[in-house]
Amino acid sequence: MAQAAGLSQISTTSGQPYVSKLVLLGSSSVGKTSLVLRYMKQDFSNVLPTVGCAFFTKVVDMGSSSLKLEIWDTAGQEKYHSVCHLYFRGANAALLVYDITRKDSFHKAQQWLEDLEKEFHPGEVVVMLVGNKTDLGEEREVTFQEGKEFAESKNLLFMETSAKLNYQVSEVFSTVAQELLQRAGDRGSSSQEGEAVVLNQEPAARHSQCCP
Ligand SMILES: Nc1nc2c(ncn2[C@@H]2O[C@H](COP(=O)(O)OP(=O)(O)OP(=O)(O)O)[C@@H](O)[C@H]2O)c(=O)[nH]1
Repeated sequence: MAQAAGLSQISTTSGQPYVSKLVLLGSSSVGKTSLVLRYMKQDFSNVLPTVGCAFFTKVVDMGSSSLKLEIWDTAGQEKYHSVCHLYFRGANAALLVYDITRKDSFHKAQQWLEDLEKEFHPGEVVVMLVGNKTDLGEEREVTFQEGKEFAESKNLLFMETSAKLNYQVSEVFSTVAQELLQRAGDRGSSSQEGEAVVLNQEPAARHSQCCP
């Protein structure tokens, strides 16, 4: 099913950064919040389970252009599953996060992909599969190869990370930002000359918690 027109458009006005919505999805405790906090604040500490959804914004400088990411960190607990659907509407990108030491979380990430496939047209959203907690390699239940092969079979980006060790965390976000800008550029060059690209204006409050 397609979402409402315009909501998933990468957007800009002249001189303004592109604005894109990125949503993190995945089982509880896979490290979604930790990845966001590592990226936003260079911090890693024990965090409480997310309630509903937490919202952050960050401008990613990509040299000649920049991208404003609206980052929606959803709650992984099952009781919030249905409400998470509300949060991924209008997304331009999604991180499907699993914990490499928990096979069940890998399966859950695959279920999230099925949910995204129902909501969006193929290629409409940049999706990256993220295997977190590589520092716990001795407890690994999902091999790098398994993650990579699944991602390739579904045409997803793929990376493994450790929020704890700050391994490939910023790379996840910059790779997604790069892909979003690339697609925005492709879309811009295929749109008619002089055609305005509509802006997803003002996000909600910065760093706010939003609950069901
Ligand atoms: N060893 C290790 N622990 C991690 C890593 N990332 C997160 N954790 C820990 O895993 C636990 C869960 O992390 P969260 O970031 O709260 O996980 P979440 O996916 O946001 O969980 P929900 O809010 O319930 O959806 C915390 O104790 C974190 O400290 C990592 O890369 N390595």
